[in-house]
Amino acid sequence: MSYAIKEIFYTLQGEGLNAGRPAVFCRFAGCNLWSGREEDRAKAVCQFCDTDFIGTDGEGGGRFATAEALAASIAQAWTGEAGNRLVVLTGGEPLLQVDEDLIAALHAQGFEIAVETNGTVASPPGLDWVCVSPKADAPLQLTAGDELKLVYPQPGVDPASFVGMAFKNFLLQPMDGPDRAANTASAIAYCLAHPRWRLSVQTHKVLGIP
Ligand SMILES: C[S@@+](CC[C@H](N)C(=O)[O-])C[C@H]1O[C@@H](n2cnc3c(N)ncnc32)[C@H](O)[C@@H]1O
Ligand SMILES: Nc1nc2[nH]cc(C(=O)O)c2c(=O)[nH]1
Ligand code: SF4
Ligand SMILES: [Mg+2]
Repeated sequence: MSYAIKEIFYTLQGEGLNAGRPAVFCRFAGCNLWSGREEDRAKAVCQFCDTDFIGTDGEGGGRFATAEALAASIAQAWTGEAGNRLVVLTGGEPLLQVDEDLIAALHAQGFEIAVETNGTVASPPGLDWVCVSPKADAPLQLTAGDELKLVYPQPGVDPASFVGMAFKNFLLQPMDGPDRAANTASAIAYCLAHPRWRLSVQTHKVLGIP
């Protein structure tokens, strides 16, 4: 298996339960719910994406022929001291490419492995933290994990429809875009009324870090 990677960078996890934790982000190219081209956005299954995941031209991006080569590049991006290494596999949709070879190679480099996924693709065994972010009109294959992080609001999606699933944590993340302020107010109100849910702020956008 080879891997197409948009970019690799070291920053703080901005979202979810692990917000604030240093991590190398590995952004996989490509997604099954949108081509990534603006002209296709209106007809995509997922229309609110905030990310450029096309191609392999970003910082540290490229095509990696082996799991070991990709894991070595991810390890090289870790500029902190030894220990507590975390990699966040994101995209695009990482589970189109992540396999057991890559998981083994990253563990051999001393990383805990987190994944950000839309939940429509089965996951290989061995991931240490699974964050599923469901999209309206995209049926879930993954109905268990460490956190369910629902972008809110999404037309036709009721958060209550997920609380029977086997996730350890349930978070609402305000949809960024022209209505971010109103969406944040709605998400706060929903959490206050339904305390099973907590708020996930995209802190990296506030902090001005990648
Ligand atoms: C770019 S996605 C990549 C991983 C995977 N494809 C997914 O959707 O979970 C990373 C995270 O950003 C979230 N996200 C994307 N666009 C967003 C937006 N406009 N506002 C808030 N969160 C957004 C996704 O729901 C997901 O939790
Ligand atoms: N700092 C930071 N945290 C993040 N958490 C999830 C991200 C993503 O794009 O998947 C992301 C990102 O792009 N940057
Ligand atoms: S599923 Fe994730 S990467 Fe794909 S378009 Fe939606 S938010 Fe973006
Ligand atoms: Mg992002």
